[in-house]
Amino acid sequence: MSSPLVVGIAGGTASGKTTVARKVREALADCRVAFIDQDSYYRDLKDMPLEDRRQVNFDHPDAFDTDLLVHHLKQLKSGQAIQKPAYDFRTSSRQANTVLVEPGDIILIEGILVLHMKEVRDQMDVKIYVDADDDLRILRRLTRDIKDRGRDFDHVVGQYLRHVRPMHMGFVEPSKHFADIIIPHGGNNDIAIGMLVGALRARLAVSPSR
Ligand SMILES: Nc1ncnc2c1ncn2[C@@H]1O[C@H](COP(=O)(O)OP(=O)(O)O)[C@@H](O)[C@H]1O
Ligand SMILES: Nc1ccn([C@@H]2O[C@H](COP(=O)(O)O)[C@@H](O)[C@H]2O)c(=O)n1
Repeated sequence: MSSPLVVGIAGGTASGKTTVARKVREALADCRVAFIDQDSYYRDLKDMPLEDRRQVNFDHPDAFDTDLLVHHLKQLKSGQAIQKPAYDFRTSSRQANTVLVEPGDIILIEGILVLHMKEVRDQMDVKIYVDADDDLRILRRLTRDIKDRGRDFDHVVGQYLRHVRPMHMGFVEPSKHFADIIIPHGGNNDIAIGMLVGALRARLAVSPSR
């Protein structure tokens, strides 16, 4: 039996990675797709005072528990289910519950730094980078973080200038060079997403035992 096809989806914050991953999953509803998001593997900061958590650089590779992420990826590749951590952006800590992820014929892994991290990248068969203009990304992030992640305007702007933008330029954007496919216009690009889905189906068809 051949191992699952691992598809990495990277890109800047609010570029549309989650949207692309969701559309790929929907288009492959007849296949077994396992999905993991790098955001779920942020380190648990529950022992740090809440005010200090707000100052952490969440865009640096060290913010993630990458050992656990790679361990889970390898478990899924070997056909074992995992219990994925659940992350709470409002408190920057892990929730008490975990989420069962069953193994699949395709493993989708999505996150800002999944192409930057060699140990994660080396597990991938197909590498995608989702691109979107910076002005659109910051506007979407501002809206999302205030609406869904419990932040206020000043915090989003301060964090963006202090951490998000420099780490994007230092780690995320350069990781585009590892991509096999760059999807412009983020999650809106149904033509590119359709082509990706077609290519994944073709890869599965040549290995029917997946
Ligand atoms: N094409 C789009 N137009 C408007 N809003 C969008 C678009 N794509 C994504 N969004 C919104 O932007 C935010 C980030 O999108 P998401 O797909 O979660 O990006 P990422 O996973 O890269 O952070 C979400 O709130 C989403 O609803
Ligand atoms: N406690 C946290 C953890 C992460 N972030 C930000 O999330 C961004 C990555 O998630 P996307 O869905 O936007 O890809 C990243 O840029 C971190 O700054 C946070 O604000 N708080």
